[in-house]
Amino acid sequence: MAKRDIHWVVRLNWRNRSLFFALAFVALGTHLHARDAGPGAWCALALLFLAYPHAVYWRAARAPHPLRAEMHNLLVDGALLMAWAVSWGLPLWPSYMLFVGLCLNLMIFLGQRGLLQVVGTMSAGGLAAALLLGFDFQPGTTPLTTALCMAALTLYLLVFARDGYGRGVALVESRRRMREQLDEITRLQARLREQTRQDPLTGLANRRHLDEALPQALVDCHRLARPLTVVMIDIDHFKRINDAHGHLAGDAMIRELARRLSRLVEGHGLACRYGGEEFLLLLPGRGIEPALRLARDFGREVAALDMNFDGQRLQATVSCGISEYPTHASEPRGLVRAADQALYAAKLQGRNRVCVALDEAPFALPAD
Ligand SMILES: Nc1nc2c(ncn2[C@@H]2O[C@H](COP(=O)(O)OP(=O)(O)OP(=O)(O)O)[C@@H](O)[C@H]2O)c(=O)[nH]1
Repeated sequence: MAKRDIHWVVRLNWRNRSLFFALAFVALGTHLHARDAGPGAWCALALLFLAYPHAVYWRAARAPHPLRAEMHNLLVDGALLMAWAVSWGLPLWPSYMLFVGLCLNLMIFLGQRGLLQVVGTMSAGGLAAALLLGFDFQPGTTPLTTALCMAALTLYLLVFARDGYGRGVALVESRRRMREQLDEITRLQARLREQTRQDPLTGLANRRHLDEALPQALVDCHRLARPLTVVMIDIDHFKRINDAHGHLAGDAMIRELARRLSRLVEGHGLACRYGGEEFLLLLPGRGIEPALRLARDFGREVAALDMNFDGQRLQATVSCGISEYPTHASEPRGLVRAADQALYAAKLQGRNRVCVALDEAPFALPAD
C-alpha cells in the first residue's frame, strides 16, 4: 500500500509513536541498566518500544476502518505502557513521561472522552500487571534516567507543538484560499446575473431586466404619486438597411442608436433593447410632455445621423410611441401595449414621428 493512501492520522501517529517510543527506549534502558535487568526484561523493552509501534501501524493501515483502528491502538498503548511501568514498580519519572505522552495523544484526537478512556485503559493495564506480576513500589530513578525522561518528554511535546503550529498555519492559508474562491464565485455569479439581464449586442437592459424593472418602477411611482412614461422606439424600414448594407451594418446601426439612447436617459431612466430593432425607454417621474420632447429630440438626432460603416453611409429614422402611467394604464402590460399601439400609429401615419397613446385612438405628433 502506497504511503499516501494511508490515513493521515495513522501516518502521523506512526511517526510520533515511533519517535516517542524510541526516546522512551533509551531513557527506560538506562533504568533497566541501573536495576541490572535480565535478558527477558530487555527483550520485553525492545519488543514494546521498538517493534510494537510498527506492528500497530501495519495493523491500522490495513484495517477496514483505519482511523477507528488507530484510536484503538492509542488505548492499547495506554494499557501496555502502564503495565510496563507497574511491573517496574512505577518509577516516578518514566511513569510520568508515559502518562503525559499518552494523555496528550488521546486528548488531541478524542478530546475529554479520549482522556477518560485512556486513563481507564492505563488503570486496567496497570492493575492487570500488578495482579499478574505483583507490585513493589519503587519510584526512584537515577539522575541520568530522570534527565533522559525529561528530555524525551520535552522533545515529544515540542514535536506536537510544531505539528499544531504547522496545521494552524495551513488552516489559516486554506481559509484564505477558500474566502478568495468564494469571493470569485460571488463575483462570477453577479456577472452572470448581470449578463442574463443584458442584451449582448448593445449592452442595454434586455426584456428580462425590463420585466423586473417596470413593475418596480410602477410601484415606486404609485407610492410617490408621480407619473411614469414608456417610450417605444422602432427603426424605420430597418430591413432595407440590412438588405442594402448587410447584417453587420444593421448591427452597427442598432449599437449606435443604443449608445445614444443610453446616454439620453442616463441617470433618470432605463433604456432597453425590446426586440430586434426595437427599443423601450422607461422614464419614471416624467410625464408626457418631457417624454415627448425627449423622443422628438432623439428622432431628430437619428434623422441627422450620417453613419459610416466600412465606407458605406448609413442613415435611418425612427418612429416612437409614448404611453403614460396613470393616464393610459396602471399595470405594466397595459402600459407597454398602449405605447406599442402608439408606435403602430406612428408607423401608419408615415414613420419618422412620435405618437402618444390616447384612451381610444392614438394620435400622431410629427417629429419636427
Ligand atoms: N442586423 C440586424 N438585423 C436585425 C436584428 N434583429 C432583427 N433584425 C432585422 O430587423 C428587420 C425588421 O424588419 P421588419 O420587422 O419587417 O421591420 P422594418 O423593416 O424595420 O420596417 P418597419 O418596422 O415597418 O418600419 C428584419 O429584417 C430582421 O432580420 C439584429 O439584431 N441585427
